[in-house]
Amino acid sequence: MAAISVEHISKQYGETKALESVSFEVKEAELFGLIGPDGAGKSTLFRILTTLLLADEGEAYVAGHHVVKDYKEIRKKVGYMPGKFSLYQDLSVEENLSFFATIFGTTIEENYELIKDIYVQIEPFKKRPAGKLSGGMKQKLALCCALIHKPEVLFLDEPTTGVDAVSRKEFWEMLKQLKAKGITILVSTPYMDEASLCDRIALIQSGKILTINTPKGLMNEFTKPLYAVKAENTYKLLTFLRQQDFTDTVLPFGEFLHLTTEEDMPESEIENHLKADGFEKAEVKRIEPTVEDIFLALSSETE
Ligand SMILES: Nc1ncnc2c1ncn2[C@@H]1O[C@H](COP(=O)(O)OP(=O)(O)OP(=O)(O)O)[C@@H](O)[C@H]1O
Repeated sequence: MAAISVEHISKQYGETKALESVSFEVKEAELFGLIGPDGAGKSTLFRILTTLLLADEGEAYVAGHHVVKDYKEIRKKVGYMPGKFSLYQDLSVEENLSFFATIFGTTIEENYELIKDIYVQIEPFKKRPAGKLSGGMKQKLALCCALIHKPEVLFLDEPTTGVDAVSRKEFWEMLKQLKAKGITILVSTPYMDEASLCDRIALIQSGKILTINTPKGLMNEFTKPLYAVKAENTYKLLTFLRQQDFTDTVLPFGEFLHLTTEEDMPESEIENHLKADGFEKAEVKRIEPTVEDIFLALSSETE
């Protein structure tokens, strides 16, 4: 049995189609990532799966229960860490945790084993109000609160947004350990680099799933030769490359342009071509695609 099953879920707010016939399954103890930019529909999907919002169309099941008919069962079995507002800012670390334990009819002691590794990191600050914690510590406390009733399925909506790089890395380590304890995790993120840390991922944009794959499988979806190109004037280079017959796509990536070509070409051939056209300092390097390259390629295909 799948731990989460989503079947053609659609949701519209006025004219905005937040989700359009979204379907996927998450296996038991799988770490499944939902990756997409702001406004892609991730939070809407989380609210539907945690029984806080009704879909317009489609069915969904969590831990074997229907999200509408069996919503009470689901609420006992899931942990939810929403993107914002999951902690009481004026309550201390300890009080927040006791509060969440109490509303689920349990105690911190009863399930301490599950949160221990995470809680010891914030325990020195247990008397501090949650509002006065750093981003990374707030995130750890919110995770402890979402875990305190020993959920079967954990929903984490953008848990690493606005958190420093070290805390982000630690957070993913914690998720790996929770998965090893048999907890199914659906996690959303706008950070493409976090895709490689999941067992499988769904790329989502404008309410539609672009693809579902393992991180490795996703890389194999990108078959065109890809190059990072740099020259003195990036804008001029972009305009120039867009006009060339060998160009398939060209997109800005920081200080580089990412170029895909129809045919495999040696780096030197492209470089010489650019130099002959006045880009004296042109540099061309064949590169492996990132998740962002795949995302952009897939989203331009569906536009
Ligand atoms: N209550 C609402 N009323 C109207 N429109 C909404 C509402 N909630 C979300 N939307 C719109 O639905 C779309 C999907 O929003 P959603 O919050 O699910 O996306 P998201 O991927 O979680 O992005 P974000 O990180 O910005 O929350 C967006 O265009 C958003 O503006």
